[in-house]
Amino acid sequence: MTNVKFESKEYPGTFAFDRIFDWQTTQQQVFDYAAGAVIEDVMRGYNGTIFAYGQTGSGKTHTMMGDMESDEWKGLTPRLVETIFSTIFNAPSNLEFTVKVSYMEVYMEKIRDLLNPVNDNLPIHEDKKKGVYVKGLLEVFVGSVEEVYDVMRRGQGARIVASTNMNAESSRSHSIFMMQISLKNLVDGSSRTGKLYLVDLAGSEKVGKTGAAGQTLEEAKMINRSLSALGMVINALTDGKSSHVPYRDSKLTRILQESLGGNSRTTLIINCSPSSFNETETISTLRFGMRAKTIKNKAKINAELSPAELKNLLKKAKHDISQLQVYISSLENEAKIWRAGSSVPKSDWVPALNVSGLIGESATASPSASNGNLPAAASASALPPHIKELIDGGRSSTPQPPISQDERDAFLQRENELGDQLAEAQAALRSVQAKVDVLTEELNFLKGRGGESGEENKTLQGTLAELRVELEKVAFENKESTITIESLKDANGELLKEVETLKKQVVDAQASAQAATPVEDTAASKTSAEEKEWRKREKMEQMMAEFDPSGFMTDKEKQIRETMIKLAHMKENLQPPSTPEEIASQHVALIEAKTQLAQQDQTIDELGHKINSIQDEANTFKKKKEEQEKKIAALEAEYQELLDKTIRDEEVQGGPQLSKTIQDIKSRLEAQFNSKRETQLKEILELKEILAKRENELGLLQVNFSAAQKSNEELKSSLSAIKDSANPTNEVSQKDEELEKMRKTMAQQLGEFDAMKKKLMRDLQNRCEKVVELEISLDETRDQYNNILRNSNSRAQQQKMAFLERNLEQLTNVQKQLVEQNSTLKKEFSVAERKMAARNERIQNLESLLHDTQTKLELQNQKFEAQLASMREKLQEARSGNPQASSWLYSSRIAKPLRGGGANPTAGEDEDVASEDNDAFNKRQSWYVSLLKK
Ligand SMILES: Nc1ncnc2c1ncn2[C@@H]1O[C@H](COP(=O)(O)OP(=O)(O)OP(=O)(O)O)[C@@H](O)[C@H]1O
Repeated sequence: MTNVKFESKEYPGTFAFDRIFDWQTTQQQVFDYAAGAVIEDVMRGYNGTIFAYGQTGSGKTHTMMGDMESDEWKGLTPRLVETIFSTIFNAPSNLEFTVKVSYMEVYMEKIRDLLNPVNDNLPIHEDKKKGVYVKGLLEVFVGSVEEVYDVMRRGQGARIVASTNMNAESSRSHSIFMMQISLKNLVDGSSRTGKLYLVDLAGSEKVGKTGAAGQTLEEAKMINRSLSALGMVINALTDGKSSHVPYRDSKLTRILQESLGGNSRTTLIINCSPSSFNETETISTLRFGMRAKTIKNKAKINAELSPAELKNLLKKAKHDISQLQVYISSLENEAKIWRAGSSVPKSDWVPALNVSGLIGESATASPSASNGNLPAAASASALPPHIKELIDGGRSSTPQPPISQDERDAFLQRENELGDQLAEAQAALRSVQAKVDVLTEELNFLKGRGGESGEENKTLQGTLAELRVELEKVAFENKESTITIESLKDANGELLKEVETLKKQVVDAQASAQAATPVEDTAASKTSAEEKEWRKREKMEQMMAEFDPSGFMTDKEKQIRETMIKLAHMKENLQPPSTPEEIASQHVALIEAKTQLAQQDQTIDELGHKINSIQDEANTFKKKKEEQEKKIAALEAEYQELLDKTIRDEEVQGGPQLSKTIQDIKSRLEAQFNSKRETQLKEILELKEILAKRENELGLLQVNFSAAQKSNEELKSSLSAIKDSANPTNEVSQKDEELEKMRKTMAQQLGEFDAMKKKLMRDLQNRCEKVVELEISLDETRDQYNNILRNSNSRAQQQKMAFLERNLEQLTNVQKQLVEQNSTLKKEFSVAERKMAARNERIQNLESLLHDTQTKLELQNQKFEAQLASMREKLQEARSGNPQASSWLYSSRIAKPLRGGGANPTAGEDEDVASEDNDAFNKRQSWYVSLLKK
């Protein structure tokens, strides 16, 4: 099957290839078709390439490498290795082989040696002898399939793979496994070298499908970029127009330069996904394959001529030269004739030399070579460049600029040098970058720590500054307070002195006053309030004793009540006297009633007197009150006058501040005085009202009294009437009625009188109280007045003293306040000091902690530096190929020549390498070891 039909809307067409493998194809079948011819070519000295191209996850690695451990699933590379070795072992015994392998990957546009991954940025060189090659790539000599497998395993272990949505183990790089098979004909000394490149390209991928992100996304971008560079190279090689092929656009195309349109037999395997999901990618892959298929390579055998061949070539060249010399001399002769102005007939002209035939004969090198027979190849330096090129293997893959060969060589050399420098610079850059990374990390860590400690430090500094300010403030305030206290102490001292003086004066004045007025009574020792209370109580008792209702008032009442009862009895017993005894008893009762009436009259008279006396008393009180009011007014005027005078004096003496204080005091005194005055006026008004009320009541009482007198008169007249008509029986009922009437009137009057009496008693008590209070206040005022009169001589002095005392009191208060403030400040200061001490301690602790941390960090840093240095040393050792460090790398560089004929490798086997002849038993004799033996 060579065609694949594509039934899609996008590309409903057919793609034709050399061979199409369906999904059922085995690894062996692929190998049989794709690798058989390649092995043959490589063994004959051609360069061969097999590379797999396709979408990610389409099976490139499966095809190229497969499962090495499984006979069924192992891919092309293991099968190729096995076949190459079996070919070697089956080759004629006169052929000696050496096999070198190298394994590299192009990752992120850097060539990484998979067998020595330390070398991860190797430069690409090109020279006329070796062609394009990777400089510094480790080439391992191998002598068996197993050794190659070991190498492959080692390389695969170092490959960079990652998991994507499309492939669990997606190759993130292009891997190139290279086998160089050199064979030497031990008979004629000729040799050939075939290079086999097995390339597993990284998969082209759509980022959206693979879900690549971060590093994988960067890798994907690089992979796609190098694959598009590959596409560009293939386009340039196949469009027939491009004069320039952009091999240098990517590392991949540069490495595969020989394989793409150069000296290589190349097989391209296109891997496609069978899923319609990947239709677009499959079409693009197939198109790539179609284009690549049209590339025409110019494969040449990489051969070195044997001495015999060289001898023949020399002989031939000499012959050619002599022919040419003859030809030249005949041309010179003809030219001489022409120069002399003569002419040479056309028939005598020197015939044209068949140069191409001459050269073609000497330079043709047949690419078809059978086993053991190397083709002849021209290699004389005298030959034209294109012949030399053919002999060298023809680097046709490198674009040939219109420059001379020397210039080209110089250019390549320069390019190589620059490539080396670039690689070195990149390596240096990377090491610097790594260092920078480490240092950045360290810096970040330190910055973090620094930031933290900086923050802490800032906070501490802030606190410290605050505390300093606080301390300064406290110290300042304390200083200020001390100063104020000192000044106050001074002022206080002065005031105390003044007070002392004044006290003395007061004592003197009091002594003189006491001498003038003796002590009035024992109550003087009591406080004024107590004394006042006591006096009030005493006066009240005295006054109320006169109006005690438990006295005669009760007796009179009793009498009235008894009369009432008797009257009631009289009513009951008011029967017309039937016997002379009854008439006599009625007469007695009438006499008694008469007596009682007389007594009642007396009582009423007494009450009238009492009322009069109360009225008189009230009048007296009224008068007294008026007098008192007058006195108070006079005292007020006098007091005002005195006060004004004193204030004026003080103002003159004390200045504005004093006048202010005096004004204050004055206003306060005025306020006090006004309020007192108002209260007194109120009281007076109240008293007036009460008095008016009492007068009204008294009027009423007098009306009632007169009514009572009138009824008494009536009672008397009715009594006399009763006396006059004591005998007639028919008048009993009339008398009875009159008696009843009288009794009712009396009871009513008695009730009224009772209520009035109670009311009067209450009023009397209130009035007494008021009177007592007024008396007391009058006494006090009198005392004050007397005092004022007594002390009128030293009033100004007293006023001043009082003023000074007040001032002193105020100053004492201020001093007290200041002392309190001072003590508070002292307390605050001591607290602040304690706080400061505590904070200082904390700062010291933190500083020491910081110091410790810094020391620790320095130690850690030193430790880290030492570790880094030792690691660098180790790395340097590994790079410089320290045999102890990399024994495998060292041993792998020893050539392991193989000889055809099925024998084992002979490296290091002294007894086997002794003989130089072509003995059949010594087919594996190493020419290298033989040379050493010589
Ligand atoms: N023909 C096949 N038969 C069986 N398994 C296969 C076949 N082709 C691919 N696979 C399996 O598919 C998976 C992906 O294949 P593989 O890794 O070879 O893809 P790839 O093209 O190399 O991908 P990438 O470009 O991402 O590296 C692997 O597990 C592989 O074994």
